[in-house]
Amino acid sequence: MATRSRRPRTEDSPAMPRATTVGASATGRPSKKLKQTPAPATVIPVQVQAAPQVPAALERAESPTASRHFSDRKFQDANISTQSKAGIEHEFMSDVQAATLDLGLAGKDLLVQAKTGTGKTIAFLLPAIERLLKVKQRLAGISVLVLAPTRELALQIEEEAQILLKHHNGFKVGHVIGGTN
Ligand SMILES: Nc1ncnc2c1ncn2[C@@H]1O[C@H](COP(=O)(O)OP(=O)(O)OP(=O)(O)O)[C@@H](O)[C@H]1O
Repeated sequence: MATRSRRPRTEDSPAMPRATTVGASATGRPSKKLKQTPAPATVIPVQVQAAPQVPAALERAESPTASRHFSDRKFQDANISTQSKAGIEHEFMSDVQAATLDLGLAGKDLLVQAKTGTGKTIAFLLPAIERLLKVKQRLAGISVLVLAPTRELALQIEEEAQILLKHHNGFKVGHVIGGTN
């Protein structure tokens, strides 16, 4: 599915979302205009945009005076497992994490775009892990597949997943990359 950006592309705002992209919901409903949520003056620009068919869409408005990545939401207060909380090495969620966590935990399909280094990896890994915990009869094999456009990014995501899963039992993380011996 094609993605459309509502903002002009900048150097650190690539045209295509990277490993954060998850497919669109097949609700069949017509697209809705994104809601504008006023952003505090202290956040950096973060754009969270739902795919056209996803009814629950959310966008953080761009703030020209923005300088921080962090929200005032703490991971410890989030509705996530104690094992995940124990693995997370950060106190406050970044803006993109705070904006997407509840939607991800609710099982919404999200198409998210945010600047590099804003914490998108945890934003998509954490809800995936939490949802896996709710599966009663887990099948053998791959439960979550993350596609990344570069080897480096794939390895970084693997590392982040291992940290998040440090206190969980029964999960293994691995990577598959091409072009190496
Ligand atoms: N809530 C947080 N508080 C502090 N640091 C964080 C938080 N979330 C992630 N980080 C750290 O910020 C760095 C960048 O995070 P991450 O790689 O997830 O960004 P990204 O948006 O996925 O970047 P890219 O677009 O380059 O993949 C990592 O070192 C990560 O551990």
